[in-house]
Amino acid sequence: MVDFFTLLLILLTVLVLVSFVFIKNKKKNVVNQSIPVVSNCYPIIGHLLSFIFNQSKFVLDCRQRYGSVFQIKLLSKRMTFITDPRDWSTVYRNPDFYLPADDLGMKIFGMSASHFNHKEFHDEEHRLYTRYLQSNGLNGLTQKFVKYLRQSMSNDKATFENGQWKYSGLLELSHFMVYEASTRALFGDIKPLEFEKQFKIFDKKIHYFFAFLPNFIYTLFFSEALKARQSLKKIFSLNVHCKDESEFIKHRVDLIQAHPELFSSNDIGSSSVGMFWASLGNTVPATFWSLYYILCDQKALDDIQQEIQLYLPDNELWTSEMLAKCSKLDSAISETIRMAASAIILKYCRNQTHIQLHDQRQLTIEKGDAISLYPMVCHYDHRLYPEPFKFKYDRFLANQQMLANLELEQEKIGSIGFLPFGYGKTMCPGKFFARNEMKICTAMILKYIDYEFINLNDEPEQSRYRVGVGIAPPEHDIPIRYKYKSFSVIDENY
Ligand code: HEM
Repeated sequence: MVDFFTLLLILLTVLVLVSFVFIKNKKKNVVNQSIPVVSNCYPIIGHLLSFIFNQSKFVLDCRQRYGSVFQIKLLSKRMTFITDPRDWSTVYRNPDFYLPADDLGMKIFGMSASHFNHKEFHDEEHRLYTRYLQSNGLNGLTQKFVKYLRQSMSNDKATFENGQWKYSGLLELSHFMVYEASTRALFGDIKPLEFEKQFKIFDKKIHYFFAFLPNFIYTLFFSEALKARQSLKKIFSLNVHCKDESEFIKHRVDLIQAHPELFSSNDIGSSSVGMFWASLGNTVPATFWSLYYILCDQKALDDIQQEIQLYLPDNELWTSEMLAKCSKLDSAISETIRMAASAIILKYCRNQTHIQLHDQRQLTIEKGDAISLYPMVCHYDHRLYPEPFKFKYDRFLANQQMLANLELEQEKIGSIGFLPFGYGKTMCPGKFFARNEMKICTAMILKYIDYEFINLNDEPEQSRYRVGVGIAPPEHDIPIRYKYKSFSVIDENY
């Protein structure tokens, strides 16, 4: 209700204040004959209302009416949707399309812009991603996550009377399991519980920051979120290096500090807040959806129970290899992500460029225009995923082969038909860690927690406002009650 009201206020203000932008940009509004333009475009705001209120419905409707490519207008910006996976590699190969990292970093995390176009820095940062968020680096992080999660659970268990149930929500439980353990695994002894409230306030409004609204809107309507972001920035600026931080964070901060010509002291805190949010903002809701789908599916539960008893021992810190052996759990996680992922894969066009689509159509994208690939459309395409609205935990069991063999109208498209984490150079570097976290939380619940859903008929919907950011949380939490079985705390000296 508050969101709706806030939004109305925003839109009224926007209406008045951006009219001058409209007049200024009138000359630039060249209509591209090759791209169908979505109708019902309002003056000045364009399709902003339909887009913000129910993005996925709007995009799916447009696809049905206009085909796989169509254009909308958001304030003064044109955005072309390219929704057929057969056209995506053409986009990724075209150097004229780039991730608007400047706008994202500045708008969402309050960074200054000086370093975004610095290619050498970004190449070095991507080498760190590969070294520390995959292979050995990933294993260390995964084991720390297991260790800290067990500690959090043990502390939580101590607050229960013997045999007593605790009433909670599935989203709340997912947040509890991921937030502290993940933050400690990455950032070390930074005491995440002391700034949990600020994270929640900022995270709750983050989709407005992704909407790239004019700055005064944030100052006017989102002062609480701005204050929370400022407070997080201060905490991360004062705790640049913490005891027991991960190799990944250590080397990333060192790299930033080695470039004072690119990063102000303000940017060090902001960029850590960026990494902090990136590591949690999608992983918490993703964990919610995996728990929701798996715990509600008796066959999945039985099968996954068997393999976690076999491969995940009680008294060891689970490794990536152990988790990889749980192939049914792995498939259930992929299936959850297929159903829940809704990121807009956004690119800007730096020069006017032409692309040829798989059906031989030629598109001209103008300089400054935005394009979006919207993989969610493809994740729900019944030609790729039969019965797409049904959770089939074993759909990805043959995993790599299944993805490698994806076909659309007898044309092999392979794994580009599954794009929840993006693709190519800008692909999410945390995807392996996120998947491990989701598996660990599921396994911990199945092994050590008794749970009951309070209302078995409660079927959650994805939060409409948050769709487009990555993985949206549910519109409302699902009430549950839980209590612990006995479990051991792992050797503190690890
Ligand atoms: C299920 C959980 C997650 C989802 C769905 C997700 C999704 C995404 C998506 C869609 C992108 C943008 C890709 C593009 O534009 O091509 C992205 C980028 C990114 N993600 Fe994730 N992510 C998740 C978890 C994580 C975790 C756990 C971390 C860190 C440990 C992380 C760190 C990042 C970073 C640093 C980027 C920016 C990459 C760059 O510099 O180009 N993510 N993520």
